[in-house]
Amino acid sequence: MTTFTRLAIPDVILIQPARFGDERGYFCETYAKRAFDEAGIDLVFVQDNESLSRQVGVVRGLHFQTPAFSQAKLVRVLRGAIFDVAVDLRKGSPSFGRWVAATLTAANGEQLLVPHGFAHGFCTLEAETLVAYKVDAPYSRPNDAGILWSDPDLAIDWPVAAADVVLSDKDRALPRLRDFDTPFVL
Ligand SMILES: Cc1cn([C@H]2C[C@H](O)[C@@H](COP(=O)(O)OP(=O)(O)O[C@H]3O[C@@H](C)C(=O)[C@@H](O)[C@H]3O)O2)c(=O)[nH]c1=O
Repeated sequence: MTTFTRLAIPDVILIQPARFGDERGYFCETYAKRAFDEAGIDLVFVQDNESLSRQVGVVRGLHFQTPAFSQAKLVRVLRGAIFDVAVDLRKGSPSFGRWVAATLTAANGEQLLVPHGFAHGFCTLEAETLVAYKVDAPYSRPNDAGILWSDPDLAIDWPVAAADVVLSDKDRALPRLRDFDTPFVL
């Protein structure tokens, strides 16, 4: 039995698939369309992604693709742990500019569903962290966009000191939300 828990921004859902443990280890359906259908989540995933982050404090984000290649993402951790964040970018949303987060670990097996209209990012809490996620639209380089991870207007409570964060050059140069005309509308 998979449990679906809505977070403080209710379109963001924390998902806990059942693990069937025995002396060998465990078995888990990490994604089952039937469970999503029963939960009323109508998404068709078309691409699986994986990223390895070598150090603690690697921040990737805050990323999204603009329409018509907007993506919902189903995120989980295969090894290590992350602080996983979703930021509401939908104009007209009561939670516009607000964020929610979950700590996803290989041990807890929890997953975060980041819906359309949200930016996504994470910070690694362990070295050699392996993250996997499904997306419901293909990668489109021209639609690749992002907001600065440390935007003070977002005030994300990252669990790592800014001085210790490891970022890509691309992510370091991302704009703040107030300087970005978000294409998403609720
Ligand atoms: C995301 C992506 C990247 N790439 C390429 C582009 C680039 O050369 C290389 C690395 O891309 P990035 O630096 O954007 O990778 P990364 O910073 O890991 O980007 C990812 O961050 C997390 C937080 C997300 O939510 C993802 O959707 C994605 O944006 O991989 C693909 O070929 N397909 C893809 O779907």
